[in-house]
Parts: sequence; C-alpha cells; structure tokens
Amino acid sequence: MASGGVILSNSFSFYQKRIVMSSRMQEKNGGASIPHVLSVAGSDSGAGAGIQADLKACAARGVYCSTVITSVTAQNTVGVQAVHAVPEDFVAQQLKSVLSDMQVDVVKTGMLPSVGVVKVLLQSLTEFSVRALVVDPVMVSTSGDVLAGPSILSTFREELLPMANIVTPNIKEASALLGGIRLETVADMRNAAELLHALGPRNVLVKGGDLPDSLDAVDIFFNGERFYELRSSRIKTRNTHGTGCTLASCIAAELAKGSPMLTAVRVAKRYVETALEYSKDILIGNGIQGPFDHLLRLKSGSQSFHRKDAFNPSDLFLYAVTDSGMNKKWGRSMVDAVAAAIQGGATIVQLREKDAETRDFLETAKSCLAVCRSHGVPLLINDRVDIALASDADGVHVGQSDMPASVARTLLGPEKIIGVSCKTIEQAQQAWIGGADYIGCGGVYSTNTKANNPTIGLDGLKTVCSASKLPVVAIGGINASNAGTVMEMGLPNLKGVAVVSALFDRENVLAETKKLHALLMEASSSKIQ
Ligand SMILES: Nc1ncnc2c1ncn2[C@@H]1O[C@H](COP(=O)(O)OP(=O)(O)OP(=O)(O)O)[C@@H](O)[C@H]1O
Ligand SMILES: Cc1ncc(CO)c(N)n1
Ligand SMILES: [Mg+2]
Repeated sequence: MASGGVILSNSFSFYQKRIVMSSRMQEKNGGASIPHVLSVAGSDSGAGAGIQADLKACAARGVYCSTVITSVTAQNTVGVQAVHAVPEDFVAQQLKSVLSDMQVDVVKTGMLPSVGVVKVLLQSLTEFSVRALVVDPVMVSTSGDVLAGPSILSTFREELLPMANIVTPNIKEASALLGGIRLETVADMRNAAELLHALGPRNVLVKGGDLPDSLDAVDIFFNGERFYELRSSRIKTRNTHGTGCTLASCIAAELAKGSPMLTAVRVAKRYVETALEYSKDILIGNGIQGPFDHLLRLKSGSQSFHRKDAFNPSDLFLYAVTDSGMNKKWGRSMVDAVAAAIQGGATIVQLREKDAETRDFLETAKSCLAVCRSHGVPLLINDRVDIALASDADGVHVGQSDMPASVARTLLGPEKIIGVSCKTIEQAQQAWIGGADYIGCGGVYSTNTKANNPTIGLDGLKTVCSASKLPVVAIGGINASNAGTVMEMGLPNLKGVAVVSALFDRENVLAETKKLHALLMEASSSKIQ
C-alpha cells in the first residue's frame, strides 16, 4: 500500500478520532465539528452528475461538501459536447485552499482527467491528512463520451487505487481497469471485485446499474474477506444520469458522519433507489438520460409553484373551515364540500378533522389539495403539521394548545402558511414572534363548533387587530346575518371572516358560500367608500 495521509482502517478508530477532533474544535471555536466531504471532480453543466451531483447528495445527507473542480464539461441529457480541463496547477491551488483551511473528513474523487491531476491530488493527500478516500473511477459517461482516457489507467491502478478506502467502478470501468475483461454476469462482477481488491483498495464496489438483463440493480461489495450482493429494485426510469457520482458521494457523506464502510454503502444504495423512485417521472431535458432529484422536492416544488407564491393576506377574505360531521350529516364527501365552497367563492380552505384516522385524514388532505390547487386556492390543515407535510398542503392553522408557531415554522420551512388562533394581545405578539403569517381571532360570537370557548366579541377582535401587524381573520359564530357588521368595523388588518356552520351545516354549500361572498363584497366596498 502506498503511504499517505489516508487512514480508515476500522470505524472504531475513525470514530474515536472524530470525537477527539470535535472536542478540540469545540474548545477552539465554541462550535461542533461538521462532517465534511471534499469532492474532487468535474463540473456537469446539466447538473445531473459530477460536482453538482456531489453537492446535492451531500446536502441531502446533511454533510458539508467543498469542491475542487478538475474539469468543466459542456454536458446535458443528450451527452457531453465539450470538455475543458482545469490546469493542473490550478487544481493544486484549489486543493491547497480547501485542505489548508478546512477539516475535511473524506475526499471523494470523480472525474480526474489527466495523470497530472491524479499526481497533484496524491501529493495533497500526503500533505494534508484526511480520514478516508472514496474513488469513483470515472472514465466514460453513460452516453459513451470519454471523461478520462486510457492513458490514465495505469496511474489509477498503481497509484490511486492503493490509496482508496473504497473504489466504485461501474461495469465498464471495472473492465477497463482490469485490462478489458468481459463483465456480463453477477459472477463476473464478483471476480472483478476480487481482482480489483488485489490492486490495493481496502474495499471494492462493482456497480451493476448497467448490467444487461438484470431485474434488480445489483452491486457487488468486497472487503477482502467477504462478498456482499447488494440488491435493490431496478427503477424503470430514464432519469439515471449521475447515479454513480451520487452513490460515491453518499458513501463519502456517511463515512464522514462516522458510519462503518458496509453501512455507508448500504445507506447510499438505498438513497439512490429512493431518489430514482421519487424522480422516475420528472422531465428535464430532451436526451436519453435525465437527471434525478437528490432532494426529493421538485415534484411538490412544481405544484407549489402553481399556487400563488407567497401568502396573500387577501386570501383570508372568505375562509372556509371544514367539518366532517356536518358534511356527513348532509350526505356529501369532504372533497365535494370543498369543491362547492370554492366554486361559491371561498378564498382559502382549512381542513379541520378532529376524529379522523391519520391515514384517512392524509387521503382526504391529498384529494382536497388537488381540488384547491386546480383553483389556485390555498389549503391549510388544522393542527396537524405532519399531515400538512405529508400532503404538501399550503400550511397549517394551530391553536394555543397545538404546536407553537415557531416549532411549526421550523418543521414546515419558510414558504408554508402558518396561522394561529389568538384571543389576546400577548398571544398575537407571540404568534408574530413565532413566524405566523396570520391570526385567526375569536370566537367573536358564540358557536356550536367549539364547546366551552369564551367569546371575545367585537371589542376583543378590535383589541387584537389593533395590537398586531399580522393580517387577521375573524372566527366564531360568523354567518350571513353578522358578517357585514364584522367587516364594516373597518379594521385595516382584518382581512376576512372564517366560517364553518354557515357554509357546511347547510344543505346547499355552493349557494350559501355565494351568498356570504356577495355580502362580504358589499361590506368591504362600503368600507372603501
Ligand atoms: N434503474 C435503477 N434502479 C435502481 N438503482 C439503480 C438503477 N440504475 C443504477 N442504479 C444504482 O445506482 C448506482 C450507480 O450505478 P451505475 O452502474 O449506474 O453507476 P454509473 O454508471 O457510474 O453512473 P453514472 O455514470 O450515470 O453516474 C448503483 O448502486 C446501481 O445499482
Ligand atoms: C463531470 C462528470 N463527472 C462524472 C460523470 C459520470 O456520470 C459525468 N457524466 N460528468
Ligand atoms: Mg460513473
């Protein structure tokens, strides 16, 4: 084995060192050490593979990733149109900038386009010690374009592989590294793993993504003692560009967190499978092999894109709060009730399910969301942040005994809508501090839907409105006979009324909503005059 700064003999010593290091850093900086992967790889302009995949994979796994760019490719889903190698001394400069300043746990290599770049890297690894080296011996893209020529093979074999804690060739790369042997079956892959191991890397993973005629996606892991056949389902998708880079980065990320090698590989394989499954239908580019979504967000992201982007306070104008009991009583489904309310003019919908089973609630939320999205009406979930997250609803409404707004905000992120029920100035201030978007203020009048809920009347509503910068929706016993009075108070941040029974404890939801909408329009236009 060549000497160098790469040490990862077993996970125990790795862990011990991390702990020592992190307590040392804490002494110095007063902060915890962050697991850190350095990716030494090429740029893919299409951002499915290369450095871009590495950054996304590490971000998805919660690990910091710094980058040394070895080459810039003009690449898309069709293929690689051009390659521009970064000068070797500039690669050296980047390595020095990162390694002299930051505590890198694991180095992961991708495209290393020349013997000179490999030498520069090996030199850096002797100067700066890291805990592990993950080598993805990138040579040919799936589109068949050459990313590192055959002249590199001997340097890979003789100098880079012996330094590696793991090497992760695909079938073509394993074959090239072994002088062009045939690799067509799982048995061939085992054989290749053993031969590659003899070149010096501590572990070998021969990836079978491109194995012809295999129903599963089979990879062979060999640690010098045992073979492991790692299988996952083979996802039927065109979006597999960058799976190799992602797998290697995820292995590096898990090692940086302190996982043993086999665990890191298993986690990485599962992660790739999950991301491919999630992304199987997304469409980016016109070529044969598309990128996938490392952060599992693009599908819901594109849906959210269609709703009005940020929260618009005027959405509170006619706020429909559902009640499954009432809808059952009148013999209609929740989705039908929501559709009728929206058709009648409801500007926002809140799903309020006090007794539903979680699974049923989630299904209802998804169905209602589809209706709401198709009309550009936001859907909020009462109380249940988990249901809001799982259904990708537009936000939640929480009461004083539910999850605090600040915690809901942390869980839901900056873009979701959060409303809080408030009766007092203090509660309104707390909602503002916690990151709420609006206040539901009431009960203004008494109501059947909330037992033992003291009313605050129009005075209480006025007090809360005047004390808060947040938009307010009035709630509690509001119906066609009193909605006008509420709105005509002319409170500038009172944006609308929230209603339950006045819409849903009625035979004709559509007609009732229309009636209330017309009345609110009239009340607010008289306010303007
Ligand atoms: N359709 C698929 N379904 C599930 N897993 C897959 C699929 N295709 C590839 N994989 C897995 O993804 C990982 C990467 O393997 P692959 O053989 O595709 O690497 P690669 O050719 O280096 O990828 P690339 O060059 O596109 O980055 C392996 O764990 C493999 O089993
Ligand atoms: C830059 C770059 N690195 C690696 C691969 C292998 O997928 C690629 N296609 N492009
Ligand atoms: Mg690859």
